[in-house]
Amino acid sequence: MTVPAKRGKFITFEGIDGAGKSTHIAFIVDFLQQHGKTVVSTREPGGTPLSETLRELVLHQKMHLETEALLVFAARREHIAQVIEPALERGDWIVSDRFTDSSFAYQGGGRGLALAKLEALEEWVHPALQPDLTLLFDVPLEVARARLDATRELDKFEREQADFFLATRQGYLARAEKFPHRIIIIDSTQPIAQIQQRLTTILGQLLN
Ligand SMILES: Nc1ncnc2c1ncn2[C@@H]1O[C@H](COP(=O)(O)OP(=O)(O)O)[C@@H](O)[C@H]1O
Ligand SMILES: Cc1cn([C@H]2C[C@H](O)[C@@H](COP(=O)(O)OP(=O)(O)O)O2)c(=O)[nH]c1=O
Repeated sequence: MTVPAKRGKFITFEGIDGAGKSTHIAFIVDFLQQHGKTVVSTREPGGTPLSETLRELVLHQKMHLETEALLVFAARREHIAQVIEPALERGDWIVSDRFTDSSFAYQGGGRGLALAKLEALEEWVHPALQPDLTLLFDVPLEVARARLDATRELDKFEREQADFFLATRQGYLARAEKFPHRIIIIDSTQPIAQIQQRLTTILGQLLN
């Protein structure tokens, strides 16, 4: 008889655009692999062919706010079924660049969609699944903007105005206040090396 694998852990990265989360993902994946974990690195919206197609629509087309919310959750439903749940059941660890906290921050905080609607979608799409750990990379808006302008071509969200991102950041901080047991706020104005040192301490605790 085969013994079922110990369920893997689910880690999510969050923050406003330009906060610095992508910078740390490869580092974390590498750290976990060095500690013997099989890691699946993925992202939202996206992570499956269908969800990546939905991502293209969400990031580049204008649409009604509720359509946007429904599409990110549709992409998520597919992602959970095809990638996240199977990996966790195999005992693999998932590192996801964004998850449902992004919907609360962007569609809820930034765009102003009623949180009750997002809660209903969350309850529908993943009633029993939450990340084991969420790293929220937090920076003042000006810092994020300066970092973004220095790097890349901007998508639909990244071209939003300051008040959108102020509300998005507030949306994240409200989520962190509500779920302090899983969301850790990382001060992303610190130097990268210092942040990585903190990340290894936090991840070390999850490994034990
Ligand atoms: N702690 C930091 N200090 C200085 N620059 C940073 C820091 N973190 C990230 N950056 C830089 O900011 C830019 C945006 O970072 P990125 O990780 O792509 O942000 P995000 O994925 O959150 O949008 C990159 O050029 C990156 O090198
Ligand atoms: C997962 C998710 C993302 N988003 C937005 C936030 C980001 O601006 C965008 C995804 O971009 P992002 O993950 O920041 O990718 P990149 O670093 O390549 O720009 O999608 C939502 O609005 N709602 C969601 O539920």
